[in-house]
Amino acid sequence: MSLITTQGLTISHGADPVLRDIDLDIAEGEIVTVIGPNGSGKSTLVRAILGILAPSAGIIRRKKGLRIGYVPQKLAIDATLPITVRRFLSLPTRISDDVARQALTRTGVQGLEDRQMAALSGGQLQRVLLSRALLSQPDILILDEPTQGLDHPGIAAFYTLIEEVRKDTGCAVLLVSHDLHVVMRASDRVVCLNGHICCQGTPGMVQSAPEYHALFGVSEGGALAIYEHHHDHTHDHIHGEGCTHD
Ligand SMILES: Nc1ncnc2c1ncn2[C@@H]1O[C@H](COP(=O)(O)OP(=O)(O)OP(=O)(O)O)[C@@H](O)[C@H]1O
Repeated sequence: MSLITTQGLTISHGADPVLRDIDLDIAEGEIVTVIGPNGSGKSTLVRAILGILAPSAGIIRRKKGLRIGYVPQKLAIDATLPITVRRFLSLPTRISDDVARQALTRTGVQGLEDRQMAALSGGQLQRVLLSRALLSQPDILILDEPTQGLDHPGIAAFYTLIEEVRKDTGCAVLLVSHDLHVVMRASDRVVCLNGHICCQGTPGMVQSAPEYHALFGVSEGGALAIYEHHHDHTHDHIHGEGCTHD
């Protein structure tokens, strides 16, 4: 069953569309990863799905009563305004100490209750944000570049955690990521965005397609290859619309 469907979704900031004609379907329990170069509209897509940005054309359908758990790209924490992890977890809905303890244990950061949010490491912060997102028992977790700033072991550990959470709770996951290698391992489906959907498919399909190699310049460059997104190609036979840009 579909949790979120977009059809012909177009989002504009001002006059120019940033995203064009996005047809996307996210099913229950699916891990979908959106990859694309800087400025390709990944965060814009997430914000549209969250309902923060209104479409200038097309539609977004959400399953009735859909619960979304959102893990933002970063958190603007004012270092001069102290807030502990425990208090942060109780915003906006107050939770018991037991629930807070369980939530932190679930994501492997037990015992951090009394720490200041501003004092957490990047990896700890991501896990605390994930703990909070899971409190509402979401049908879908949406994570915007959750592993930015983490080292390779940290990235791999975070993806393993996401897979465990999916297994335990059955929630779907929509991830925005630049970490191509781990993305390939952890995702059911990869969507390549560059203002429109260039291509999408299972990691196996995408990875074995010559178009994938052309798209991402896959080499030892690995995780950074996404920034070398090449546009002088077509790849219509992967499920997608083909890249019409140059
Ligand atoms: N509020 C806004 N007003 C005007 N333009 C915006 C706004 N937000 C985003 N944009 C523009 O929309 C385009 C897509 O931005 P978006 O943040 O969605 O890209 P992204 O793929 O998430 O990039 P990155 O990988 O750098 O985070 C960019 O050209 C950006 O400058």
